[in-house]
Amino acid sequence: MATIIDGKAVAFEVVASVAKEVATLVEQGLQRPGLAVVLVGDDAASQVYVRNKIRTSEQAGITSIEHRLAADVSQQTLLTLIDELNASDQVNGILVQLPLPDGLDEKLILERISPAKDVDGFHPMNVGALSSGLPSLVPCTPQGCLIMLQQQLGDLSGKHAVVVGRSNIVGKPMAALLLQQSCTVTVVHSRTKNIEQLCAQADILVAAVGRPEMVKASWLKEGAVVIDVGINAQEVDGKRKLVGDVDFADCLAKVSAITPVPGGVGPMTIACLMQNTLIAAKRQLGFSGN
Ligand SMILES: Nc1nc2c(c(=O)[nH]1)N[C@@H](CN(C=O)c1ccc(C(=O)N[C@@H](CCC(=O)O)C(=O)O)cc1)CN2
Repeated sequence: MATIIDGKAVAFEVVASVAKEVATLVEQGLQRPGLAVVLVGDDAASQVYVRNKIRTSEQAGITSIEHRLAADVSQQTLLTLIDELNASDQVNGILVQLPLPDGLDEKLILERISPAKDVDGFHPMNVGALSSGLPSLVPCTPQGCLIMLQQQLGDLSGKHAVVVGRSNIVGKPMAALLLQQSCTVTVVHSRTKNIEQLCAQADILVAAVGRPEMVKASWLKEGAVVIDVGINAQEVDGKRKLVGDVDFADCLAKVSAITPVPGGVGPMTIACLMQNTLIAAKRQLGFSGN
């Protein structure tokens, strides 16, 4: 019988452990960690994610500072806000919710965030540090996937992991993290010729392509552990339904463990944002290590 990995429950544990450490910092008279959340425009899904980030910050004891800007805000106004947040003693972590509206240069904006406060781990300095195995702030979604994989499998060394997708936010950092854990890593993408045969070699399969139910049972090795990062909204009988990049019903009988959508990777993304905010705050306070 396959295990359905309960991302909500794991996320709850992660947030509880962050909350405990934050409480200890505050008891010691140190400043409560602060997270600045910047939302530009009115994308409906982004509004939900930002609301959840602010609610989870409260649960973790982290002060959140929300900045909502109109979709037609100028690039300069947004860059000036980031400069102010970089300079603020009250702010330990900064995130700019993606995607940004058309007309804003995402690369330029993400590069303006101080690497020390880049709790999304998207700044090139953090990307470089991760791929070199140096201390860094690690992107939240792949970090969440790694925590669930380690809980499920323990030591990942020697496992063959196939990452489906090569985005900067998930695919590439996921591959770097798995390599750090001594996995044999294959990254497949839209131009890969024999995706199904490569996936069939995977002990671990992480799907992050944004294509509804693309991965089928016939692609999988018996007993694989499958992490589904996809969140694709569909309309079924007039109701909004979320499906992943993995055909969950088809794959369930073949896998040893699998994450559901919703309730798998999504909650872990937000929990790891709390973890990163705590790590950033502690480093700014002069603590060494994590
Ligand atoms: N600055 C960032 N922007 C974006 C990131 C990111 O990590 N940093 N990731 C995604 C969106 N995202 C977080 O921002 C995110 C997506 C989904 C979930 C989640 O909990 N999903 C639920 C379902 C929620 C629903 O009903 O829609 C689930 O899977 O159970 C959390 C965070 C892109 N942008």
